[in-house]
Amino acid sequence: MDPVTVSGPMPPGPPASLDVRGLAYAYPDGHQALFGIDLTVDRGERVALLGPNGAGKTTLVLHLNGILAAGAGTVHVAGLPVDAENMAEVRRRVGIVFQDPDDQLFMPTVREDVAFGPAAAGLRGAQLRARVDTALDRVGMGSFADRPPHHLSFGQRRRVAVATVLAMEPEVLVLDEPSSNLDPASRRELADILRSLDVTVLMVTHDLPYALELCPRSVVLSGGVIAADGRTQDLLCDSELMGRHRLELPFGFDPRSVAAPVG
Ligand SMILES: Nc1ncnc2c1ncn2[C@@H]1O[C@H](COP(=O)(O)OP(=O)(O)OP(=O)(O)O)[C@@H](O)[C@H]1O
Repeated sequence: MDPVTVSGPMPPGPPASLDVRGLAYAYPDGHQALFGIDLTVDRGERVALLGPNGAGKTTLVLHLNGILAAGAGTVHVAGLPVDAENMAEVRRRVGIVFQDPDDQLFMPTVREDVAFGPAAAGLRGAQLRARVDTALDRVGMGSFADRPPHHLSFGQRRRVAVATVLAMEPEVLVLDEPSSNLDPASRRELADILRSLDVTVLMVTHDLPYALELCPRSVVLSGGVIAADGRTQDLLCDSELMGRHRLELPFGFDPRSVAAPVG
């Protein structure tokens, strides 16, 4: 039999996890925080969002799940427009882990905190229990399920905060300063957890070695615009770029000495 020749255009791949086009935003007091941001993050990428204080990183992140509404431009999450009509699904697809885990933990037990989101989305019984157990196991906190969150260490509470978001089975995990206040072992353990997850990761951080360790790609936001977008190692080695945007490596840290992450 003759081989079949397939011709015509290739079918489109899956939509990008995040697609931000021409995003501009001014706060109600008139302060313009973002000026026309274009950013695409593909499925499964781990990207660090770097930049000095006041650059607009948090403002950008708050647009990704509709906490702030774009003044101009568009945001899509896995092809879905971030707008009032799609808000519930957008918030399921984009999970934000805030810097302070206590902003996300408010129930009497770890299990109840992790169950809160999926239960609110309608999950019940064995399905809900399985969802919670899976999320807690993924962050190595399965044995803490019945403990009160406020009796856990800061690092443990941060992991539970990650689990509360994973329990929603998000497409994108956004982390605000995930390494802050962690000791070196907890820092490494969280990095291992984040690397093991099958989600797109966008990590806001001032911890440049952590960005290098975890994220093959970084985006530098400065003054409300994207100043650079490329391989984390290349950006951190560009001392002129780093200096211009007030990004400082720890004393003696050589970004070339670290094996850059892949994938
Ligand atoms: N609620 C607000 N009203 C007015 N201006 C604001 C508000 N929140 C933030 N801004 C301003 O918008 C700009 C961007 O702030 P944003 O918090 O996004 O920066 P950031 O890059 O996250 O900074 P940091 O690294 O310090 O967390 C800053 O100039 C800030 O002062």
